[in-house]
Amino acid sequence: MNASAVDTPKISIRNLDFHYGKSQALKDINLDIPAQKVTAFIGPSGCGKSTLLRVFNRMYALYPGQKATGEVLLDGQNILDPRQDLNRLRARVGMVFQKPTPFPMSIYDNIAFGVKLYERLRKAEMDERVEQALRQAALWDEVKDILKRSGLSLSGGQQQRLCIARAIAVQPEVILLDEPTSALDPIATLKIEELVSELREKFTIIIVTHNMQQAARVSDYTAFMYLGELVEFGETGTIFTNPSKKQTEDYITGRYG
Ligand SMILES: Nc1ncnc2c1ncn2[C@@H]1O[C@H](COP(=O)(O)OP(=O)(O)OP(=O)(O)O)[C@@H](O)[C@H]1O
Repeated sequence: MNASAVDTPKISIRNLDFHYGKSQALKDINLDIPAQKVTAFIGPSGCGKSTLLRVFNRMYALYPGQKATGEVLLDGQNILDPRQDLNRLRARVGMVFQKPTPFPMSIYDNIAFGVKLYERLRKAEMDERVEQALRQAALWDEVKDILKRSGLSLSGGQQQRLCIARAIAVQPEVILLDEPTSALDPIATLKIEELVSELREKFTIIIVTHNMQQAARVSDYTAFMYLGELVEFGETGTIFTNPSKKQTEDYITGRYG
């Protein structure tokens, strides 16, 4: 399967190059990311997975000297266009980081804070939005009686689900997960993986992971990257059982990385 053979791409990447100053981190990436599926980016350390993920909400724009060229089409519209409104983009494309990063405020306010940046809701509507986000993030039952308690008082796994709830509450179309379980124990990891599988019904999900079993468990499609290039992209089952490139095979069988 080639990179453009998926149904209904949510994001289409065309001839994407990325530079940190003079150093090129992504080289001519072409890829279609399907809507309402989970796509995993795998590859050895430094191959450009996080760089690629951070292009999708133009996170890099915060740093001078970092530059993406080419096209990244979100529903057909090029988000690399300098006229792209970054607030609007970040409402459409949410992100969850490696380490849980709750704000130092109550569980309720952690969720309401982001929503208030984009919408004016009445109290009852906000209550409903907070509950809905916490339910979707499989956290509601654990926190419904302690909504006023600090987000920082939760366990690491709960904090990460709070961060996912915070991302969901803004009602994005795409959720970016950058190694979301690498700081968590196996049970908390499993919960996040189950959650990711459920969330694909509503959102397009892109996950960077070092853990190949995780990619195999949670994703529908997998992209294998090496030294800034996209080596192979396809259905996860195919990539893990019958990859077409030797480099992919060497990586998934643990010969390097
Ligand atoms: N802020 C930066 N300034 C300069 N170079 C950077 C910066 N961030 C990343 N790089 C370089 O860009 C390349 C890709 O890095 P990136 O973090 O995207 O890789 P990765 O595949 O996500 O790695 P890891 O799995 O270790 O997180 C690497 O060579 C890295 O050294």
